[in-house]
Amino acid sequence: MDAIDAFQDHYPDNVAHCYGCGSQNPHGHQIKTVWDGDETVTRFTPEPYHTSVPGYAYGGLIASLIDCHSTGTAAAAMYRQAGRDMDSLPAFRFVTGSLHVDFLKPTPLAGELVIRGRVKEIKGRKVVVETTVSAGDVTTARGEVVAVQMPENFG
Ligand SMILES: CCCCCCCCCCCCCC(=O)SCCNC(=O)CCNC(=O)[C@H](O)C(C)(C)COP(=O)(O)OP(=O)(O)OC[C@H]1O[C@@H](n2cnc3c(N)ncnc32)[C@H](O)[C@@H]1OP(=O)(O)O
Repeated sequence: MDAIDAFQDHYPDNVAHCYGCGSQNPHGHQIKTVWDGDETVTRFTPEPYHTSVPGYAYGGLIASLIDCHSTGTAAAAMYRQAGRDMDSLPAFRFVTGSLHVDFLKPTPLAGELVIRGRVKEIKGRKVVVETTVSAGDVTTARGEVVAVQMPENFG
């Protein structure tokens, strides 16, 4: 695949170890998210070991894709609203305050999933993101994430 300039490529190395989105985690999903107009999109192809019921994807995988797609979307939306480049300082880094997932249909383990996000609200340090997961033309899951700007004293 050609190199893409994904949101996650702008996370500094010291916060790039997240299992879902960190480029520095060799065991993780290493998702890559980009703008598509006012929406954001991540493309991810599950592996056979992501199985729940044979032939279908594990719900925890779906939830983690929605989670990290949405926190990345939150960060990118804040930079876009401020008219700032994603490498500029001070950094907007988001963690998950709340993750809600509705599993609408079984998600097949056969090919690429398309994860799409839309910003529902930006208020102060909080961004609410609605995200869907689709296999072909079937939407198999829908999520809502409340992403909150990471406090200085996180932990
Ligand atoms: C993995 C970590 C590395 C980080 C790297 C970063 C870059 C990579 C990204 C990787 C990330 C990958 C993803 C991961 O895996 S991130 C890992 C999983 N998440 C966490 O560990 C987060 C743990 N929680 C906290 O640190 C705090 O509770 C946070 C920071 C979330 C909020 O505590 P804080 O004291 O700072 O916030 P506030 O009270 O001033 O509230 C502010 C606003 O937010 C609203 N709100 C708050 N909580 C909730 C909730 N549960 N539901 C609904 N809304 C909530 C609140 O109502 C208010 O809105 P409003 O009332 O004004 O409208």
